[in-house]
Amino acid sequence: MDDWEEEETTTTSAITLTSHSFNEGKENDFWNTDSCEFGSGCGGRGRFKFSSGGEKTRDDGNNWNTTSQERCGFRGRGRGKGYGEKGQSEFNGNNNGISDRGFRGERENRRGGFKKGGEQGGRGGFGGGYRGKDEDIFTQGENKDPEKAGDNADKPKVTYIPPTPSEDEDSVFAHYKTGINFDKYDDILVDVSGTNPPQAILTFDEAALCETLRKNVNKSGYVKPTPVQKHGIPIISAGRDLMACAQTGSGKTAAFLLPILQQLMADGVAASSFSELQEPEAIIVAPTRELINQIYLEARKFSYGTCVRPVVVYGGVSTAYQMREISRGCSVLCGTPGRMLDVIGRGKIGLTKLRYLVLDEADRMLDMGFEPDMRRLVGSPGMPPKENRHTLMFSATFPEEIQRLAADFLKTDYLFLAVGVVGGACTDVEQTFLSVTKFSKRNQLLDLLKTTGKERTMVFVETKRQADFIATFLCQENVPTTSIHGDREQREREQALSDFRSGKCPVLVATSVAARGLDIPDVQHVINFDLPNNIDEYVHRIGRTGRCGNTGRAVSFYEPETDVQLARSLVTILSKAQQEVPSWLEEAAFSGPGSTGFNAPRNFASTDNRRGVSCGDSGAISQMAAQPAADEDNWE
Ligand SMILES: Nc1ncnc2c1ncn2[C@@H]1O[C@H](COP(=O)(O)OP(=O)(O)OP(=O)(O)O)[C@@H](O)[C@H]1O
Repeated sequence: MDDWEEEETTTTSAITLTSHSFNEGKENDFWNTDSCEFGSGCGGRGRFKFSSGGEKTRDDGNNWNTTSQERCGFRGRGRGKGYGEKGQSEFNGNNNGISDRGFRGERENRRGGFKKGGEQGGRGGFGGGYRGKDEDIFTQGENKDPEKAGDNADKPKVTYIPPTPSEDEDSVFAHYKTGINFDKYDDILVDVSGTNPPQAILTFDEAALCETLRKNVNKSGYVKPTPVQKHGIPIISAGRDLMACAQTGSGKTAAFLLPILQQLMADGVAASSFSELQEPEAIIVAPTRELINQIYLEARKFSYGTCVRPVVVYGGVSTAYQMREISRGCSVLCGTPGRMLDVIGRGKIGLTKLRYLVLDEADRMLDMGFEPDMRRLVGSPGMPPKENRHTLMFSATFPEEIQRLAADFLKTDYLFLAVGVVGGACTDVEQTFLSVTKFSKRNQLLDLLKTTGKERTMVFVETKRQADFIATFLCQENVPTTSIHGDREQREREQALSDFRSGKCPVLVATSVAARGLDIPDVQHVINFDLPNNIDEYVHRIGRTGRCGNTGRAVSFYEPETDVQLARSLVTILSKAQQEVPSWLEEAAFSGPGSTGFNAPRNFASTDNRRGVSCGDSGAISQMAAQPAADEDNWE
């Protein structure tokens, strides 16, 4: 048995290093290397917290004074090896220490798809190893007070209340600039299939938005609609169900928000804060906390100054607080699936007035991890049947088998909108691959980050543990880094994103939890330290850069032994995005085990699956089967 796994079975939970942000810095400090020690005692028995740590001080010479506990305010869990000086030497050692065991374990877990019992011995459970659920999801509303009782009694009470977003107009409408390739969106081929699609609009004026909404669109810096908006807005306004696929960063959020808000405003919908029962007219679900919060902020921005009141609910935050927010009035309810089901199950939300149900990242919402929740949601008491509601689905990727499944939730005459290649990568991202060995990756990462300087970079890794290792390693090397993954508390996750957004920590190490939907200004680089195990995940990850017509770069470490199964799909993705394909990758794709049978790349649906076989590249595989391995993290 692998050392790492052995350790897992003999300890109650994994060691988790959860804080590795630098708190401030100057440019000339950036690459100073000094020794990094971690507090002896990190990784001790039981729960522990070094809450006073994390602050760095500096001497007059602008060097970071770093002492063990000042440097990293780690919060750890469980029993396990320490990250004291010994831990550090193991971490940096020649593959014999903890990090080595971690790497091996992660790899095996990652390729294995379904690891029995989950990463940490039995949490989660779809297919034996699915862990797409958060520790504080309370499904089916069974626990009336889940923060206290029932199955969650052994879990700490969730009391976190996120900071109230600023009401200041400048901050509500803060946005980044569209890039030089924004106008090139107009050249992308668009395909609308289904009966009687309405005419596309060419301008926001043609959308006939009401005055306040139009002003809010202007204040958001939107001058002309993107293709998914040009087609999506009139389709939704015409009352049609929609499955829409358009590349990452091309404005799908506004494509569904604007017509919905327009309709609510036109109908004079006003959320009543006096009603015990709140009856939202629109529900929006998305797979991660940070993404749904972002969608909520967009909804809040577009409905600024109107009577429409969006509310957001997601895990990791006090449910009591969220219930209070709902009771203050809720016309648009945004949520992650588990928390959404929980709040609906509490009987304070009526669904009979619901008109719009939106699944953002719909392929993720309907894959094996979330499909049961989605079925529960549409089966909730009072939920109008699909014939009586508008169901809208959006994503940059839409495998054919998910399209088939999605049809269950949609009216039969739904329209399918494809902007460009369904499942294709954003063409504004320059994609590079480096063939690496497992043990050279950390140093290669460091070399790469030295070339990117203070430019914002997201580094994707496969597991939460790996995220901690890499973030810690980069902190040791004086790269201001923070991390986001499902083992971090929500407060820490939000702080990490905020530090990354503000540039305080220009490097964010992330698991797949940050792969989809996040729209962070000025992310110039994405590095796949570990490649994901399915191609759609790759497309979403690299789509964190090159957004809204801006250009970006993605560099991926390719390990020949473990990544060969992805080789053909990568070649296809690269060619379809008009990127150079390295000859070694092509060779691997067509000579390795990934070149035949089950491992062949999936069919890139170029259009609606109702048309029958789409013009793919070779035989299709089930991406659904590949999906759960991406869920080693807690998504919501
Ligand atoms: N018409 C527009 N004009 C200017 N900016 C826009 C327009 N539409 C959207 N944007 C901006 O483009 C950025 C990307 O939009 P959005 O997040 O909706 O992309 P997306 O297609 O949902 O991406 P992903 O697939 O990654 O979820 C956002 O900052 C958004 O405000």
